[in-house]
Amino acid sequence: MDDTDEIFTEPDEFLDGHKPSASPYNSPFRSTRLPIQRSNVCSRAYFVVVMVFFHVYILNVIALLLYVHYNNGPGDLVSRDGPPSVSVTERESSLPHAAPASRELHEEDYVSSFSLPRLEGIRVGYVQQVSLTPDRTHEMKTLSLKPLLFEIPGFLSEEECRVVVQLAQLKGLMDSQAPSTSQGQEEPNQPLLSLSTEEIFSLLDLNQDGLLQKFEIVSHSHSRDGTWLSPESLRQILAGLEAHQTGMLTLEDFKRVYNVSKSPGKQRSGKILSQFKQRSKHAWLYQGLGSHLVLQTLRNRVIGLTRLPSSLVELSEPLQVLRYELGDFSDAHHDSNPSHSETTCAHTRLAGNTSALTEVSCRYVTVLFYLNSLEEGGETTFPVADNRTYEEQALVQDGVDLTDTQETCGRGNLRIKPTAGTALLWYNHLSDGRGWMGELDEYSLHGDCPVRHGVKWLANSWVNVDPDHQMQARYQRLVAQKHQVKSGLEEHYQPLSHSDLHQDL
Ligand SMILES: O=C(O)CCC(=O)C(=O)O
Ligand SMILES: [Fe+2]
Repeated sequence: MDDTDEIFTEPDEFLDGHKPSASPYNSPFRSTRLPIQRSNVCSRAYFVVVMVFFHVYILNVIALLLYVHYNNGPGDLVSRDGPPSVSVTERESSLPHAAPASRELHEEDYVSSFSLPRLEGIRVGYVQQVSLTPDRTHEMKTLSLKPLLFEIPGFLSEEECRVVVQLAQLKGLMDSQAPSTSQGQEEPNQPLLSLSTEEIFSLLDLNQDGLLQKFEIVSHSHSRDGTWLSPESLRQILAGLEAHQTGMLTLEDFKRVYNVSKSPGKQRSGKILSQFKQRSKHAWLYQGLGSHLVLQTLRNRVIGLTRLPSSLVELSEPLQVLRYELGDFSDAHHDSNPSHSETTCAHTRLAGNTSALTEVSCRYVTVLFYLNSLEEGGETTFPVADNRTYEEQALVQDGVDLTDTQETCGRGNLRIKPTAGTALLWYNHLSDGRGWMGELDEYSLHGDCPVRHGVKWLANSWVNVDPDHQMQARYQRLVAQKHQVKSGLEEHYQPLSHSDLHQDL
């Protein structure tokens, strides 16, 4: 008797109580097969269970590896939701040996499925720890939820502040808006613009069809460069437009609705003055490869802070450094614009056939750095932060215009005193609910109170995003192709000049 017999005949005998007969249905082999089948079922089930566990385990390991890769890899466009405890230690230490930008502009960077992670404010006053530099962690405090606004003290060291100011001085600062007088002095309240009614009509008529539609007026009311109409004037025009059956105004209608000679900005000449005022000087500092290490470091720190894909931040506007002298200020404005069918983002214009469209700034996030501290004045004001509601018309009430920071800075909901090295981060747009940039957040209205003592230095780092997700992808693909062509032709890597990518700012 072999081992098999020994094992399988005995239970059979035990079950049946007799030796098996030789019938074909009860063959000598039957009694030995049945236990074999039972044993097979058990071992197969066991095998299946083990295999299932094994596969689940392998899948978990793969998922974990992918998660780690996409959370730490540079330039990824995968959502990175969660607490912003991103360490940029590696990025900072590897900067001197940074690979060409084309490395970061690889295929993954323009896959169609990007999404934009958004920091969480939790509640006003909430403080979260963020790891941005190798030597310390930073505290990020929520200042408001509408707009979503954070303050990060010590974002820049004193030395970094000094370097940025000096680089701007070296580059040379330009007047931001107001022209200088012949003595090189800017006159307070100097008109920035003087326009006739016909000129205003034509400027408002974005698509130049000889008719004014609501979207055209609303778009002008938001544009920083176009806020030469006071909220009062806008209300007047909108009311006239809404009263019109067609919902549109011809020039003749417009003249009846909007009378320049009675407008608040009227001059003796009967022409309107610019309502938007800003007095400051600025310089643009390129932050890409070949730029000062401090500038590259700051850009990487912005990537770490915002948790946005590095490719987006790298293809955004350069750093804008601003200098406000005694009495200088900036009226309340939005840094970005609402988008509609007639607008196109300035930063992606290369990617589309958009000659007929109006170019606007599309700035998803503003990261503002204070480069010095101020004793008095120069606060950044968010006049309607965390208001229960927002209405453009409510900004001007009882003779108080909340956008006029020269007059009403003290009345705003939130004012932030400039402290050297502190950064502010806020979202100019809401989320579209699908992980991309949505509508302009009206509550992001902000301005600068007049400087009362000394000089104020600050820098703006804007992250440009096109609300048209496909357009952003096309733009990034185009830039990546340009890089490839360049690196193929040239022996040594040459950074793509900023003017190739952005409008002349
Ligand atoms: O000066 C400030 O505090 C704000 C500046 C600002 O809003 C801007 O430059 O866009
Ligand atoms: Fe601004």
